[in-house]
Amino acid sequence: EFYNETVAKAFLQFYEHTTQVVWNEFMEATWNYATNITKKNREEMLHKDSERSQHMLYFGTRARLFKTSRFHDVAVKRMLSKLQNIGKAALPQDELWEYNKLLAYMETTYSMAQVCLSEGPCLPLEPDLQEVMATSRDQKELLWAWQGWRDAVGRQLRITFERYVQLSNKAAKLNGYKDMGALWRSKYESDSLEQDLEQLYQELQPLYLNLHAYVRRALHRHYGPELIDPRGPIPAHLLGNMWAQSWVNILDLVLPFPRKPPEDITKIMKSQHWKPSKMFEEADKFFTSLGLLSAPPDFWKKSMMERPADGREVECHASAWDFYNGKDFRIKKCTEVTIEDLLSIFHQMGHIQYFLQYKNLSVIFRAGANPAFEEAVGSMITLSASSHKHLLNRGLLSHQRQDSEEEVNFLMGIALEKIAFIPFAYLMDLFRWKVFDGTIRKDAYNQEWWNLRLKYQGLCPPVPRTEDDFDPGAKFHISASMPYIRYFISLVLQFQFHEALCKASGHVGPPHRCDIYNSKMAGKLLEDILKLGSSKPWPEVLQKITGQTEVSTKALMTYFKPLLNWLVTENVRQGEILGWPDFSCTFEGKN
Ligand SMILES: CC(=O)N[C@@H](CC(=O)O)C(=O)NC[C@H](CC1(C(=O)N[C@@H](Cc2ccc(O)cc2)C(=O)O)CCCC1)C(=O)O
Ligand SMILES: [Zn+2]
Repeated sequence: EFYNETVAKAFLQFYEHTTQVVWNEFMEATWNYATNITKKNREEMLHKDSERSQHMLYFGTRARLFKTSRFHDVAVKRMLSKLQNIGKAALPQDELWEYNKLLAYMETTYSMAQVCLSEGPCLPLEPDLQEVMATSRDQKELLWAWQGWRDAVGRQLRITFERYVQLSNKAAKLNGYKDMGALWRSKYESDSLEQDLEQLYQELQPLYLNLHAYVRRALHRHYGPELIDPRGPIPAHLLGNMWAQSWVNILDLVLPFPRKPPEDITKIMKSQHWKPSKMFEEADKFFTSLGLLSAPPDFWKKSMMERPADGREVECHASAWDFYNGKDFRIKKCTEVTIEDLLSIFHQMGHIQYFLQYKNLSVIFRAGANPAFEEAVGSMITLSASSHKHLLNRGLLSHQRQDSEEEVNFLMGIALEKIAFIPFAYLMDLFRWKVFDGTIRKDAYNQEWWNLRLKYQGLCPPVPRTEDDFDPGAKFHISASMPYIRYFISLVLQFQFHEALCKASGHVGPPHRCDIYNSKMAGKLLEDILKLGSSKPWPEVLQKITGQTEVSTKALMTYFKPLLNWLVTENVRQGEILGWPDFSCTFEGKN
């Protein structure tokens, strides 16, 4: 009866029924652990995970038995093929148990790590160490936080990570993939993914090289020639962020027109007594202004919007959760009242909106058209939310007009978030794909990591690194085994979406002045694709929203054109060298 489509449909119905309960209990147990890290909650989570895995194994192996080539219903064929991908559930019981324990160990080590001052308190990453990296202009203090974090996290994970790689690859092979990198890439349903990504990266290189050269000059002015070589890589602890993935916190050092500094929105939020709950309401209002759905009662009742004051150990890295019962959706975030956190809440609420829009689909289709779509929705809304027009309209800015110099300052702020991020978002999985496929051997993890950081980001470690270090592990997504290429693709996609929705909203003029707030037309366009979840191949979904079937950097380049013009002129005027021909990382005179 494995040729019989009716039997297949009954099989899928049975799957649908049993899955919601199993997945809901699994999410509940994982949430309980992430918001209250105790041994008991860890055991409960591991138990629920193995139940979920058994369920996936049962249905995944049976889904393989159906001969779908002659089936008529495309959705049935798509569901059966997705069901066959069971990831780590393919591992033998004992190895799955080991794998889940090491995943929990890596993520918990990251979440609980602190860096202790010689006398007195120990500082966690959020908000304390992030605060130091964002605000300190003393390179010794920056080095203390940068090195301390890597000693506290990366070094602890090195051995575990090696075993994680082995078991990940074994699981991937049991799913029919050559390694875990191949399994991760399969989510994009493309046999030219790596070439396409390299092409996107090449197109964006000129933007990054001009920004890098300009920022290097500004840091050279501030920190002096003994720290900054104007023809060399930039030391990684000076960019305002623990991983140098976003440079927005050093805007004050690099402002093109320093006599026209932007208003301090964080200060304005604090003076207006913003609270975390108000920040979530503000983001929710944006979505309802588009005619989209508001977060349901469970969201407001069950989310964790602040670090708990009762001393509980929690995982502070922000995340959005679907509890697969059509009514329970939450965000976990240790929110601080800052503009950076407000914008990241817009991003998170983008995930919630996707969950809400596809909640009536089969549970197999409750995901983004591809993982980059999930990331691009919230980031696209953030482009409108961070526009001068929107912030002025919401009372977070008071200067009515923005002259052309202030506009360049504004675009620099957005570029320090988005353009600086390009090479980091690209190399994160270039590294892991090479680790999974064996190109990067375990006795060279750290050296190879820094080779990529130099090649793509033009960064150097501020102090010498050895193979006792494991610097990639100091980044959440690597300790949490969360793929990252989705963010690189989302960087390009979010500008394509922004352009399409701005057009639908009737916006005329430069894209950086567009704010789709209140546009029901833009909302309708967005709703129609969110509702599809992962039920259709993503090029079809992309075409529905933008009219194109290809990811294209055109919209991003158009958005930053005024800034690129200014940067090129400025770099030529300064006689800047693009890139880092002096590629060696020097360390003398640092300590
Ligand atoms: C249950 C679960 O895991 N759910 C998933 C969502 C899902 O899969 O449904 C989820 O919530 N993932 C967490 C992650 C959180 C953040 C993040 O990690 N961002 C990246 C990259 C980046 C950088 C700049 C930027 O502007 C936007 C993104 C980083 O900070 O490096 C931190 C705040 C922002 C987004 C996220 O929301 O993507
Ligand atoms: Zn996200």
